[in-house]
Amino acid sequence: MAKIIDGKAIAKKLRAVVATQAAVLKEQDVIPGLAVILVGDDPASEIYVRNKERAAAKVGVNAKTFKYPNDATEAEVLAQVEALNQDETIDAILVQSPVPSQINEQKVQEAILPAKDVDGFHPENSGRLFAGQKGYYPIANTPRGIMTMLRHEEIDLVGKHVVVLGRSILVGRPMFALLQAANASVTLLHRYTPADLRRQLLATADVVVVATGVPNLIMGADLKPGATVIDVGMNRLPGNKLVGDVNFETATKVAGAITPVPGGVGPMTIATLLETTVELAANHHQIELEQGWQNI
Ligand SMILES: Nc1nc(=O)c2c([nH]1)NC[C@@H]1CN(c3ccc(C(=O)N[C@@H](CCC(=O)O)C(=O)O)cc3)C=[N+]21
Repeated sequence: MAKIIDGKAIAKKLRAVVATQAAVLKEQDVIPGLAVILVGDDPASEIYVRNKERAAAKVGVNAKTFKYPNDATEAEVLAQVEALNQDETIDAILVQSPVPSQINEQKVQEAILPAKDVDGFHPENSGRLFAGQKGYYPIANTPRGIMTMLRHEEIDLVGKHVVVLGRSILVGRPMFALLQAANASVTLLHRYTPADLRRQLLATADVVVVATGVPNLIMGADLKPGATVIDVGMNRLPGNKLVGDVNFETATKVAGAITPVPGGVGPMTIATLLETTVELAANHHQIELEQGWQNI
C-alpha cells in the first residue's frame, strides 16, 4: 500500500514558518495585504476563497475578497485591478481563474503589476520561469506547493521520468518548468494525447502529476509500481463528495506514495499563496526574510 502524503500536515508546518515571517514584518509595521478578485461562481474557486480567508487571518495576512457577479464587465475588473495596483496596503493581487467568457483573462493577468502578481501569471514572471531565470519572482502557487511537498517527502527527481497531465497556466505549464529546473525528465500530456500513448508513457513514470479535472482518469493499473502520484484534481461529485482525478482506491495499491483529495495539494496551494504574499510584502518594503520551505 502507498504512503499517503499528508498535504494538510506539511501545509501546517509551512504556515507556521509563514506566520514567523509575517511577525518579522509586523515588527516594522508591515501587514501583508492580499487582494482576491472573484468573478462569478466557479465551485473550485468558492472552496479556495473560503479556505484561504480562514488561513490568511491565522498567519497574519490581511486578505480581502472583491466579489463580482457573473455578468461583470471586463472594464469593471480592470478598474479594480488598477485600483489595487495603486493601493499601498496591497502587496499581492490574485484574480481567480476561470473568469466568465466576456472577460479576457489574458488582459486581466497582464494588467496586474508584476511586483504584486502573486499567481506568477504575468508574462514578465512566467517568462522568467520558462527561461529558467535565477533570482526571485513569483511562481504559480499550486506547482510551487507541489515542489515543496516533493522536497519534504525527499522524493528524488534528478533524471527521473515525470509525467504531467494537463497544460493549464494554473498548474501544468509551470509544473513542467519547475520539474525541468529540478533536473527531471518531464513529459507533458494533455487532452489530445491518444490514450494508448498516455498508457505507454505512464507505465514508465516515476512521478505523475495529474491536473485535468477528469475524475478517475488515472487508475492503479495505469501506474508503474512504486510511482509517486500527485493528484491536483478538485471535482465535486453528485452528493457533494470531493474527489481528485486519480482513482484513489486502485492507485494506493500500486503507487509508492500518493496525495489524497481532500487533504493533499489543496492545503499546500493555500499555504504557498500565503508564503508568496509575505515574500511580495517583504520585497515591497525591502525587508530581508529567511526562505520558508527550507525550514519545514
Ligand atoms: N488564480 C487562481 N489561482 C489558484 O490557485 C486557483 C484559482 N485561480 N482558481 C481556483 C483554483 C482552485 N484552487 C484551490 C485551492 C485549494 C483548495 C483547497 O483548499 N482544497 C481543500 C478542500 C477541503 C474542503 O473540502 O474544503 C483540500 O483539497 O483539502 C481548493 C481549490 C486554487 N485555484
